[in-house]
Amino acid sequence: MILFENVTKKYRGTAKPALDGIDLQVDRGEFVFIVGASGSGKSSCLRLILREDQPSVGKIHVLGQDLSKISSRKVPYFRRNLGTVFQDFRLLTNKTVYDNVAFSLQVIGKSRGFIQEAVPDTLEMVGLANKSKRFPHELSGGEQQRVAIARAIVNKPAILLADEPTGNLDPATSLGIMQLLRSINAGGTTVVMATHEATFVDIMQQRVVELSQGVIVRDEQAGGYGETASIPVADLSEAGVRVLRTTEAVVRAALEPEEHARANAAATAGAAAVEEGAGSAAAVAAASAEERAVNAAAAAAAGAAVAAPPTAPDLQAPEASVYEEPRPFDAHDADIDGDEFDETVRADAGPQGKRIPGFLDPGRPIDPVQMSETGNLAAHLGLNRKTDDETDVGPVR
Ligand SMILES: Nc1ncnc2c1ncn2[C@@H]1O[C@H](COP(=O)(O)OP(=O)(O)OP(=O)(O)O)[C@@H](O)[C@H]1O
Repeated sequence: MILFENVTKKYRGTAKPALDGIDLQVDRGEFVFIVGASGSGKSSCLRLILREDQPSVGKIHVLGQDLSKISSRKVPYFRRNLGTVFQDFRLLTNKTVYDNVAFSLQVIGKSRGFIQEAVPDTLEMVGLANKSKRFPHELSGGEQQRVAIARAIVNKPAILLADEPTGNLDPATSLGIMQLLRSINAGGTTVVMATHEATFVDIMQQRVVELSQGVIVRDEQAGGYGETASIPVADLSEAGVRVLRTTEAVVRAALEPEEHARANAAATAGAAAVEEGAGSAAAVAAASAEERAVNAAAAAAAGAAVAAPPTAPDLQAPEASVYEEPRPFDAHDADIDGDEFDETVRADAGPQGKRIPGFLDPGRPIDPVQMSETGNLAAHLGLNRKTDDETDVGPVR
């Protein structure tokens, strides 16, 4: 689907190549993170795939086409197969949400009927159905990025290229965007994403391609963020880069909600049974708790409101963290001070960025794939909540 053969990219006036002898193959349906320190060549890589630039040496094939053979006139046609999302959203500021998404279909000559069907469907999927008449400056950063994602996927591209799509967003909002990208990938779109979001890369366990000074130093299936993540943040900020580490337990709970709910429910049942002191009752309770978790997941997928299963106050989040002890989720969490809970929240996210969003509630199982099929994804992710603006940061407020 994407093939780099011995690709070198040297920009005019520079001594060292930005990319140096890259061989890379990405297959259909993959989710690939491209990681690496600032200046390692991630964006250059994406620009070459998009045919915004040409390699100095080597060949690139995308969707079976040799990019060196595509004439400048044909490049826009080639790009119809690719969706792109950037850190700075790049929305048309004088157009509404609906028109931003519709515009990308109008310019490629889609019929009015097609547009009238595709745009609302896509806005529904990204959770912005109720904001279609807003202008970009009336949206939060996370909402603007979701418009950008809607615009990128409305024509059902084979490949979605994302260059630091969460770079301007606070951790809670980034999580919603990551879930959305994951569900898009689960729908069959190949996703290639350049990022510095260490926690998401570690937890999502997708393929990781690490660049260092223009060379691939690691290409790992189900990899983590790697050594780059351990560069001290002070050094990175000098280089204009931030490594982000949202608390792992929080991200895990959101990305693996069904397992989380299952473990939580089973533990709840176990605790209840112990209290009752009835051995055989424990098995029954565990079974019914299991059922409850499964039913809750099914109800969530069907778009129904799900009541949180009761949780014992001293239950632990099920995943052990390699970075820090996972701490319990309970009713107290809704009001917990972010200082206690998520010490790695980005410093410039402000106090609101430290609040735990409702969609991380472990009692609300999330299956983004099923939800994207049944609609109402945003409601489940808590992304269309009224207070969404409060948790987002972005260049346009
Ligand atoms: N248009 C350009 N002209 C000259 N040099 C460039 C150009 N674009 C990128 N470079 C250089 O190429 C190298 C790779 O840059 P690139 O933007 O691909 O890195 P990156 O890994 O995406 O960095 P970041 O994480 O900071 O976005 C850097 O040394 C950069 O200065």
